[in-house]
Amino acid sequence: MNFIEVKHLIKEFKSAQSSKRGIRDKLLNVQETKRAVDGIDFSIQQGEIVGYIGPNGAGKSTTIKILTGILVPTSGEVIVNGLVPYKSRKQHASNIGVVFGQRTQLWWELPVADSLNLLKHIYKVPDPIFRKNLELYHDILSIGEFIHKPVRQLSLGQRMRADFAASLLHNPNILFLDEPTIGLDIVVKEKIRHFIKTINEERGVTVILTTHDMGDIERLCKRTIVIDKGKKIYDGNVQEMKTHFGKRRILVMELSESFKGIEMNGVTLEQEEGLTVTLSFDKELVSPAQIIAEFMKNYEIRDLTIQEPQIQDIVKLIYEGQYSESPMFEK
Ligand SMILES: Nc1ncnc2c1ncn2[C@@H]1O[C@H](COP(=O)(O)OP(=O)(O)OP(=O)(O)O)[C@@H](O)[C@H]1O
Repeated sequence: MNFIEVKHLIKEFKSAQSSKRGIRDKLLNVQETKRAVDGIDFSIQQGEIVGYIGPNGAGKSTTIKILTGILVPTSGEVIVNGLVPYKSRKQHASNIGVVFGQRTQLWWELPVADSLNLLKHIYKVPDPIFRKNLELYHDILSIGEFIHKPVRQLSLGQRMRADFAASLLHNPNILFLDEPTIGLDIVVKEKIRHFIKTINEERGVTVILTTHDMGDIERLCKRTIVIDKGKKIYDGNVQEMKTHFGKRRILVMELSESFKGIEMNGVTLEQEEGLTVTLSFDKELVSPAQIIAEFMKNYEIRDLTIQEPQIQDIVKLIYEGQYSESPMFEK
């Protein structure tokens, strides 16, 4: 049996508040239905780290809320570690840890140490496990630097580190992360990524991560599930995703005069900034030499570089709908 199993998951929200509703609808109390998750299927094995990504409003947080038991699905099946999350909330809560980048689960007025002690009692964490975990948090998250400060006085980076410590205090075997590195500087981001990797490798914790930061995906995930408008559009290996789109290359040229446009098969203008032009091209259709030769008919080229696409460029292509030509992608 799969550790996490999601089958034809649907979540609809009914909203009475809509500026588009006319007087008739308001009088008859007609509600608008928004389908946030639209028939998603996936399964996840124990010990995986899966990136769950998609553009704004795609349905990521809604899925995570269903998996954690906060929301009840409209229809479909969800089983996490043998439990239906919304039916066995209490038992499920002892198996999972949750970190929402935008919210804290700590007590605002209390020092971090007191919050951790309270959680120890709530989750009935035995003393030796509590002490062992605090040591790990000292080592990797450096929580000792601020453990006696009230949560309201912490910087965002310190608060996030405290939230990670709190969410893992009871040794859950699944960790749900919703934008865990949002707004953090690169040093704290790296600390947190290192921590996620450590608890996955050393304790076998399964991690499901939503993020807009492709650095998180590259650093942590072998697999990503991409969703858009409530539907799954890609599920697979991050490396394969790169290879598939690897046939596209980026050509950046600095010209001696302003760019007047170019029409070439397989070539797309991505950006124009002053005299610098960024193009993407399909290397199976056109070679860089052909593009450069075409440009040299009209311009003097002062500088040029050819780049492999970065993962954020690939994800942008997927979000823009340029995924459909491959069988790897679901329509
Ligand atoms: N409680 C709610 N009531 C009504 N509509 C909702 C509710 N929660 C989410 N939605 C709608 O469902 C859709 C999916 O929202 P969701 O928060 O799951 O997206 P997301 O992929 O997490 O987006 P983001 O990256 O912006 O956080 C959006 O159109 C959102 O407005």
